[in-house]
Amino acid sequence: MNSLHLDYKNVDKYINNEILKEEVSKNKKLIENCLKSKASDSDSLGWINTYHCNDEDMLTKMESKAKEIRENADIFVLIGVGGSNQGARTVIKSMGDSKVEILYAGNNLSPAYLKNIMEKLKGKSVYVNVIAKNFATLEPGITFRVMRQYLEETYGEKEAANRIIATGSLNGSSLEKLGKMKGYTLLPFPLDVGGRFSVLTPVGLFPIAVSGVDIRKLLAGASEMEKTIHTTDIYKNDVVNYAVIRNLLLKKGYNIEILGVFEPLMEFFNKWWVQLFGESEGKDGKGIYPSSCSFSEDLHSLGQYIQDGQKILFETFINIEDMESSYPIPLEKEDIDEFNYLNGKDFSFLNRSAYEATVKAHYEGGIPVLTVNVPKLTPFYMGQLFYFFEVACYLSATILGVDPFNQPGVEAYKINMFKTLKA
Ligand SMILES: O=P(O)(O)OC[C@H]1O[C@H](O)[C@H](O)[C@@H](O)[C@@H]1O
Repeated sequence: MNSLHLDYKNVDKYINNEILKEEVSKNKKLIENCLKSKASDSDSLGWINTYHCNDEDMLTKMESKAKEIRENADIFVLIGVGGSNQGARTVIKSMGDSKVEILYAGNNLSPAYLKNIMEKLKGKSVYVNVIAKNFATLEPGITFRVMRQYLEETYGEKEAANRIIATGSLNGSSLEKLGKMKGYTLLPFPLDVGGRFSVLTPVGLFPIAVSGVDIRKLLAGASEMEKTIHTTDIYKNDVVNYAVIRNLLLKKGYNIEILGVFEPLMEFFNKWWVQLFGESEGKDGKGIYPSSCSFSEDLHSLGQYIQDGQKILFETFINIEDMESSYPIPLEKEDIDEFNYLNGKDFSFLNRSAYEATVKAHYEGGIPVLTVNVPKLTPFYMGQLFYFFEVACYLSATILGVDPFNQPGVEAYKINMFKTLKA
């Protein structure tokens, strides 16, 4: 099949087609309302119509600045945390090497980490993209202070301003004020899009463009997924079935979902997905705990628990059907290492065998297993994946009965921390 698709045959021990259909019927109105929603329906749905992201002037502006950076920079520093860096980092890390070295800053408060980054900048041509919806977030805010002082000292105020791109809320935020005062390139962080839903807006698109990935292909994939979701019968709709199945599993006591990948290039996708579902659903004492594994490595650690521990978790695998990469196993005449049974085979075959063996073992061991099949690891299919999970999350949280778009829980530690910091 030439599109992302869900396989749920391995939940049949727990949820059969009848139960699934019944549950979709029960939530039909709710689901239809969600699927019908438009960006203008709320101040958090700006991401739902992909044509919003396809603004030609904005795309051209971003592509041209990104080209300048690719031509002039040795290092591009992306300052941001949570929804402000996860989407871009996912695509950049999964699509292979960028010509410009990309460093991630402002996503922690470690002095050792920052020192290491600052050391790397010495003698290099540096550009910085600071991204913050709410410029009050401590990690990116204070890291940007360090970084802009460094750029101003190194290049002088005017050239530093040319090397700084600020992506923020253009509603009088302090980042916007700073940008206007200093003359930075300003990109909008759409007011009606929360960080974890922002990858297909300038928040994610600009740094992705800097890495050389074609952002138009990413958007084309998302638009295609949007079309598919809107033209598929509700009972045969993968995004609906995924959202409904995970809520049914939760009711049956499967409180944890593990997103499993068999491709290390996708490890940052896991992180993006964890934030999306964690902040959207984990509230009011409800929600599936989203976790993730990178296999085959984690088969040698968490694999034990998944197979044999408490039956409280289910898995969703991202299966890249054709990784378009291979590495043949070298032949050896003498079988001293005792691996000659693999002579003539390829690493892609090993990885696939490990994946299939894992799905079988976990399924037979009592773990409900879902699979999202993705034809290839390309920008187009990444766009499909992002949009699929964003809509799935919106639907799933709505069925669960929580507000997908707030995150009141993250404030508690901040209150304590600011008490200490401001004392
Ligand atoms: O873009 P910012 O306003 O800096 O927010 C960055 C992140 O920090 C917050 O604490 C929220 O929990 C996240 O949802 C958000 O993505």
